[in-house]
Amino acid sequence: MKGFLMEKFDEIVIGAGPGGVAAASRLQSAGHKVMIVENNLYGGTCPNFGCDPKKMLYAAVETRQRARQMTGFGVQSAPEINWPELMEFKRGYTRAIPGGTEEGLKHSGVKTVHGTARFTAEHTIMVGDESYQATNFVIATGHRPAILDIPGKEYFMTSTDFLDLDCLPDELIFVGGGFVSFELANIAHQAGATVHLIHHNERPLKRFDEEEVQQLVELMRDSGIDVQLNASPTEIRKVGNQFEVVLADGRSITADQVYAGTGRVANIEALDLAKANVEFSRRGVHVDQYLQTTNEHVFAIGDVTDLNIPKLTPIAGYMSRYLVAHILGKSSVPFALPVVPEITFSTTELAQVGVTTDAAKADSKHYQVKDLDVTGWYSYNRTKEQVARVKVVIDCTNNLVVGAAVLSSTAEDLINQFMWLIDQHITHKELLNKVFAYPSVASDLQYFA
Ligand SMILES: Cc1cc2nc3c(=O)[nH]c(=O)nc-3n(C[C@H](O)[C@H](O)[C@H](O)COP(=O)(O)OP(=O)(O)OC[C@H]3O[C@@H](n4cnc5c(N)ncnc54)[C@H](O)[C@@H]3O)c2cc1C
Ligand SMILES: NC(=O)c1ccc[n+]([C@@H]2O[C@H](COP(=O)([O-])OP(=O)(O)OC[C@H]3O[C@@H](n4cnc5c(N)ncnc54)[C@H](O)[C@@H]3O)[C@@H](O)[C@H]2O)c1
Repeated sequence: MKGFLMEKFDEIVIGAGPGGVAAASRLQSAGHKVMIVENNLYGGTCPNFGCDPKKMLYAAVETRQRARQMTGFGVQSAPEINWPELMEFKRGYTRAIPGGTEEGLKHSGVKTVHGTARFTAEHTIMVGDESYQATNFVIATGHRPAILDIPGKEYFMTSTDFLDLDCLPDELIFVGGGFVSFELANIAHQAGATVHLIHHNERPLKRFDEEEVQQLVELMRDSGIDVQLNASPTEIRKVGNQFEVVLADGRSITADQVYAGTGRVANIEALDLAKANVEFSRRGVHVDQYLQTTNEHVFAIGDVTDLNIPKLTPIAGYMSRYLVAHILGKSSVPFALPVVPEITFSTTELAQVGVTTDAAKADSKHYQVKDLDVTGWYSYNRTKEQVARVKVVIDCTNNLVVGAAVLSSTAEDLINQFMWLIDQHITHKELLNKVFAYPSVASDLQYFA
């Protein structure tokens, strides 16, 4: 052990995903001596095997979906997706991420280390056989896919495998009706595979508006995806080169690959948190309202915390900005999230922000929900959208928009427009006093509010 020559830092950040990288860079810019440790790819989940590569593949899917809608309206036919070429396009982006991210950190003066960090004492970690000391630690180790504990679980593949497949198999099964399955099932289907999505109860995508989820499920089924609700897998069997998923009701489905889409779990086991007196649970690292753990010199941000908030890239970034201000003594207020939009990129896009429609319905004295089928509106007729639905939640006490749920291929734009409206408490009168580029998705906002 080289413990006697132990290098000392102001902060050591563990995990170089969106949360950790942002925290390390900002602390370094403030003049601190900072080290970051990563045991896999610099950049973490989002740019290497999460949001960004998923949306690179989705780019081809969007093109195909839009062309299918417009077929017969000036477009001759929808293009086929060439999977190996699309994968090469994605790899052209992802290949540069780990090196570029690490170079950026090094360039700004952050010491970068490769390996798995584990605590050996309150102020000390080891990576391999090297020890490092710091005044403060930031745990930003993220999540990994959860694997259902059923016989044959070793046959499960994950979103990470899917996003780097050399060849798309003929037939796939996605288990679990959450973000991952709804997004990847659609990509696989549009790229030509036969796809089954099985979910164990009647309420997939439970963070989103129930009626709009039902409509999305119908749209997926109409497009040819086999979505099965109330279907619980009990076992996976290998049958020749294929895999048979046995369901609780005795039925089974056979395919070339089976993917786990049943949530993600915190990367905490390797950290030996007890050595640093940091408490944790199944849900992740326990943090208080200042993102501080049970050790006052250890903080946690991003997916790995046990906070009941959406686990998303912009939130990891937001937490890192909050924490750096807190560590630098520039802020003493408790951590609080602003209005957060959430979105699923599937057969169409499903998004929501602010007060949910379910919460609004449960408090009908306080909230009104406007439910608008906008398929016939100019913006959606122009592109021959099959389904376009917008729900707007209004606070009856002041007539302000406080929530929205959108089901349409424009949801990614529209939901961010609603986010501004809600965050800035913009009144209908104020909105009417603005001029939007027309015709556009944003210019419709004046009609919704
Ligand atoms: C398929 C998929 C699609 C997604 N799509 C979206 C999307 O469209 N929009 C969105 O906002 N979010 C999306 N997400 C979620 C998003 O990727 C995460 O919320 C985000 O990456 C969290 O950032 P983080 O920094 O907390 O953790 P991560 O990005 O997971 O980074 C943590 C890093 O810590 C490293 N690490 C773990 N343990 C150790 C250790 N002991 N020592 C050293 N290093 C360690 C890991 O290797 C990893 O690189 C998606 C996720 C997946 C899986
Ligand atoms: N567009 C995005 O923002 C995006 C995309 C992908 C992933 N993500 C992030 O990654 C996380 C993980 O995504 P995910 O889809 O794996 O998890 P998830 O939590 O979104 O969904 C998991 C689903 O699996 C179901 N499930 C649980 N046990 C099951 C069982 N035994 N059989 C069948 N279904 C079962 C759950 O009811 C749930 O609907 C998300 O919560 C999100 O934080 C975000």
